[in-house]
Amino acid sequence: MTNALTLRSVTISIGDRRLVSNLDLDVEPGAVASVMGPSGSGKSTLISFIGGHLDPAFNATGKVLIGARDVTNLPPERRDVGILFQDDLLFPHLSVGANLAFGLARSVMGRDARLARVTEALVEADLSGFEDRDPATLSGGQRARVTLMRTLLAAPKALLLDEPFSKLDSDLRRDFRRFVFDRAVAKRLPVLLVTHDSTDAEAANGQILHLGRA
Ligand SMILES: Nc1ncnc2c1ncn2[C@@H]1O[C@H](COP(=O)(O)OP(=O)(O)OP(=O)(O)O)[C@@H](O)[C@H]1O
Repeated sequence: MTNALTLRSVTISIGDRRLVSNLDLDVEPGAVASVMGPSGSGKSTLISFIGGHLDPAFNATGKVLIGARDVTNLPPERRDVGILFQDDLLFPHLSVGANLAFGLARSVMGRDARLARVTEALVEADLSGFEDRDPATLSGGQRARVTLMRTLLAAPKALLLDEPFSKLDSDLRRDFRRFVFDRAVAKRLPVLLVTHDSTDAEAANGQILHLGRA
């Protein structure tokens, strides 16, 4: 079953500074909404709020729903939200396959089932046969695809992207962005992308929100 990601009346403040003001948002399955704004405007803070990781220094009100399920008061691990960050690194001491297995949902039981899911993920990432590779031997693009697949193996119901393209140079950035959006469409995931870059937001081809100046 696929679900929309919905925000209702979300307001987030730090001290007397309001970062997000009464935000309503509906992101349909397979759609990518973008959040833009200058450094310090609250983009990562909004992602933390949705994921359930908001620092208690912030004051937040409003609701986060995935489908009809209100996850606002659930701990992060029960929200079924996947987050990809700018600096998402693979564990250097684990093989590519072990890195992927690390992401697997706890519900996937048994060695054979787990291996099968890892193999499928590698096929999806056009990396068949890479199970035993050391992550250090992968190209930047290959590593980026493995980090996304690791996040998706946890079977999230919504995907949050916190500037995951910003450290990649232009060709790689375009290819990885396409790969992420294609996977989200294929899995019917609602996606919220935080970015400084209007090219990323335009490529997402969805609604674009602007947070205010810091
Ligand atoms: N724990 C904290 N305590 C106090 N202020 C904080 C804390 N964390 C972040 N801030 C402030 O909250 C504001 C929003 O930060 P946030 O990281 O969400 O911005 P951002 O838009 O993601 O910026 P960037 O594009 O640089 O990543 C900033 O002004 C930041 O300094």
